[in-house]
Amino acid sequence: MSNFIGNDGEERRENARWQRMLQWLVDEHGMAGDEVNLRVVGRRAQDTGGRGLFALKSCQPSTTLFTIPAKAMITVKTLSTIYPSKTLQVLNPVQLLSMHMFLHRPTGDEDSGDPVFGPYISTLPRDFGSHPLTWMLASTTKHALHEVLTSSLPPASHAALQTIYTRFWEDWKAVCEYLKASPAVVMLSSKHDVKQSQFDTSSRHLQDHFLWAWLNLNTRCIYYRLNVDQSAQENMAMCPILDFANHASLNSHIIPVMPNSLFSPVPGSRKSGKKTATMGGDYMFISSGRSIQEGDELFLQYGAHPNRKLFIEYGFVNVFNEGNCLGGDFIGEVDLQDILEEMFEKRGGSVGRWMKGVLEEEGYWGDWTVHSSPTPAHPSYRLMAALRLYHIVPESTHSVPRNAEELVDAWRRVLIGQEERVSEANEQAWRKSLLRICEEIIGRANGGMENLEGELTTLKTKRTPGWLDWMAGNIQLLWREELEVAEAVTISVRSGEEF
Ligand SMILES: C[S@@+](CC[C@H](N)C(=O)[O-])C[C@H]1O[C@@H](n2cnc3c(N)ncnc32)[C@H](O)[C@@H]1O
Repeated sequence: MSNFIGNDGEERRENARWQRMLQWLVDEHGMAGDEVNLRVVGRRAQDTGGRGLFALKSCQPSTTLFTIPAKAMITVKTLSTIYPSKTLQVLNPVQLLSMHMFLHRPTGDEDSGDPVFGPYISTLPRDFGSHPLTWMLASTTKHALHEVLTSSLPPASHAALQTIYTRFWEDWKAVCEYLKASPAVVMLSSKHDVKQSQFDTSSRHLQDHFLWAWLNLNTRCIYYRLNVDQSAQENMAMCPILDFANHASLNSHIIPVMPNSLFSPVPGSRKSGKKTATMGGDYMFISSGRSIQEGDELFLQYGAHPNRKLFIEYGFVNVFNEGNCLGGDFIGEVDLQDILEEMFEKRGGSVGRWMKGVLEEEGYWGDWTVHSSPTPAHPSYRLMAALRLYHIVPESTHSVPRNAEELVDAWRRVLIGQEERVSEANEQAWRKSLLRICEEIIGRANGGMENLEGELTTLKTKRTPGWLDWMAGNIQLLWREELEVAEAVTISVRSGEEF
């Protein structure tokens, strides 16, 4: 979904859908919708993405903003009353929730025909044309614009896009197979075209419906505890009203209050004292520790995600002004997976493989980053560990040394804090490597920004979507972040900072 502001007619339709959803929440689910219990409104946001959530009245810190009844949320629990129990064994929670929205995607400007969640599903964004995953799927059909955009991404963002593309396909295949084998479930769909389908995964039309559903889930679901196991996959909900809240990186105005987690005894196990948890329940959202003024946009912090994750998963980035990353005022991060992998690959065969094996064994393979903040700009501990190992033998060494175990032990002693460094020479060598890596990042970031600018000039001779400038600006910012973080780390290394 883009933050390209739609026309007045669109805005009127969106407001009407919001009103119908409120009516449904109050009439069918008993939500308290008076001005004391519902203190927010969803409407167009000028500065952030599409629509946002705004305060209807000023309020004190820690005021209840709204409470969503448990049965008004789309969850594994509420869907379990609609689908055969077998469904929950075949599909994982992401697949199940996406499938439900897929079966009831609104057609054009119409409302969703879902008899259970229709008024809520009708408020979901209709268009995800600006989302990178849409570009990735479309670029397989050689759409010039989409190809240009996906190939203009910094390597780590491109790799992250590949990963969500794979996730999407796995989920799509699972849902397609399940529906092919479950005609009775297909008949629950409120969509004529879906009911007539053969469920071929390569159908562009069906893929488009599923992409819409999957992206809605991916960009809008919230953690909601349904399982005693805090990390269980089913702990998620599509939650009306809350899902209008846009992200802010520093302050969350909205605090989710986990529903009652009452622990009750497992039947027949009183003596053993074994307990089970009754999870779920109405979901309350309160304001944070500062007061809110009427008309303020209320933000939610989606998580402390780096920009590449926000971009690939949610389709936007945290904006910063030129120089903010360099100066440490913005928390910038660069992922160096591709550069480091290449470095280890280029070490003569057996040495590279040996080092990779050691890093994997010790849990230090991958997730190598540099950061602009907190200052001084610095490499992550994992990156320092990998670079120290890289330089445990001179770069000219092409075979695994006889005293390999001894060398790795010296490296391990640094890892566990027994020693500060492997050796002075090792310390000098990895710092020098880091400077070389930063130089490479700076070079390719400058190239990436220039290249995108050139491509856009060519593209703009054709008809382009309204979100293009905004998303191109976001990609430029991803590159600028890489550039400034690398510059800042270079300054730190040159000035002899200890990390
Ligand atoms: C949970 S929804 C928020 C409501 C959404 N803006 C809407 O119109 O329905 C998440 C989506 O909103 C947009 N978004 C959220 N926070 C944003 C921000 N700070 N800047 C730009 N877009 C944002 C992104 O498109 C994201 O995928």
